[in-house]
Amino acid sequence: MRNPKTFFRPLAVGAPAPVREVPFRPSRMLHFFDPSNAKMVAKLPDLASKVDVLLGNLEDAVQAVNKDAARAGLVDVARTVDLGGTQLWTRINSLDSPWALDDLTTLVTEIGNELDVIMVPKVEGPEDIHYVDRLLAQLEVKGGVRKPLLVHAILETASGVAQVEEIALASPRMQGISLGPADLGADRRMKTTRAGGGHPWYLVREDPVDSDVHAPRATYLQDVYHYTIGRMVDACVQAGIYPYYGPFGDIGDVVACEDQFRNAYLMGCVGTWSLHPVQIDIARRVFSPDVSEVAWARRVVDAMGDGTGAVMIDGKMQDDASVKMCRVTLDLAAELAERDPELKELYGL
Ligand SMILES: CC(C)(COP(=O)(O)OP(=O)(O)OC[C@H]1O[C@@H](n2cnc3c(N)ncnc32)[C@H](O)[C@@H]1OP(=O)(O)O)[C@@H](O)C(=O)NCCC(=O)NCCSC(=O)C[C@](C)(O)C(=O)O
Ligand SMILES: [Mg+2]
Repeated sequence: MRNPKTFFRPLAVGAPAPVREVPFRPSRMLHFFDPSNAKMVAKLPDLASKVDVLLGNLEDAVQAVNKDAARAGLVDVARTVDLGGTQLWTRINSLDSPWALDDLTTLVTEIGNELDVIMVPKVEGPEDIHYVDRLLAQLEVKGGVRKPLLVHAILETASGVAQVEEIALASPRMQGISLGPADLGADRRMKTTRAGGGHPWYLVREDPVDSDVHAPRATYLQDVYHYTIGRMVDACVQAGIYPYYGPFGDIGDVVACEDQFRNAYLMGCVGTWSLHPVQIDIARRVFSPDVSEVAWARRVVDAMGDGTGAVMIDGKMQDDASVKMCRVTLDLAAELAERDPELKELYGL
């Protein structure tokens, strides 16, 4: 564990000073694209105006023969495509792969000033973040990078989940953590073949009437990743960084995708991944506070004056804690309205 007294010291002479607070920037959807796929790249100028983050994916879903092309393609995108104010992130290959070192070396030295966040997959523990942390500092010096690159971990190993709190606190570069349900499922030997979402067999059943266990009975679906998401949210919040859902692989099931995203939003996640253009609007809708919630939150805050005491509004008790909850919604609405003029108008800001 790093000494708290030197935690914010750059890890290489001449590297930019690490941030003391990770700024909140709207990142409702991290939109994945394969930089070696010309069709996807051609859509980026248009997508840039619709998403908060474009993420050039170099890892899984990019064929092994295309790894070099994807890396070179991302350099090209960063240099030539006008993304406006949209953030550019990348997901590098896993640290045990033959490509990770070249990914980091090339990206940081060539486009380190254009990249915002580097997502590291299959993080096993804080030691993986420490390795990336030092290497990034060295590469930032070499590449003349002016602002420190931030790091985002994917929670997709049992070891990573068991050490999620240490991962979240491993470096001032830590920006956030996403759930990686497919690799996590495989690593844990869970018996599901779905990339994210629920499972129809993971359920509880109501008690039988008159001991007739074979009569039809209501069943209630549970979420196989609920525990992991809850733990990830707490780990992130205690570290001052941001939790995200992850992929929803059933692209055609836009309804279940919306449910899954909303559960994550309600549990505290600030965004999710979009793997296909059809998921972009779902993420925007879900991770932007509902207009009626914003109006209600404003009513409560207005009625509570200095924020202390208790009042009754529409039969519901409000006190100091409810004001805090309402402020979470109002603060998020204000932060998103800065980026999204449509929301600004809807929220009346
Ligand atoms: C699923 C796929 C193959 C369907 O791709 P498709 O071409 O078959 O679909 P389509 O419906 O026919 O596509 C319609 C149009 O949209 C385009 N398109 C389609 N997707 C995108 C995109 N993302 N960005 C920009 N454009 C896109 C596509 O090129 C096409 O363009 P066209 O109309 O001109 O022909 C495709 O959407 C895709 O490759 N998406 C990204 C997949 C990906 O990145 N997966 C990795 C993240 S999940 C993960 O890694 C797991 C995790 C966390 O690690 C763990 O749980 O362990
Ligand atoms: Mg994975």
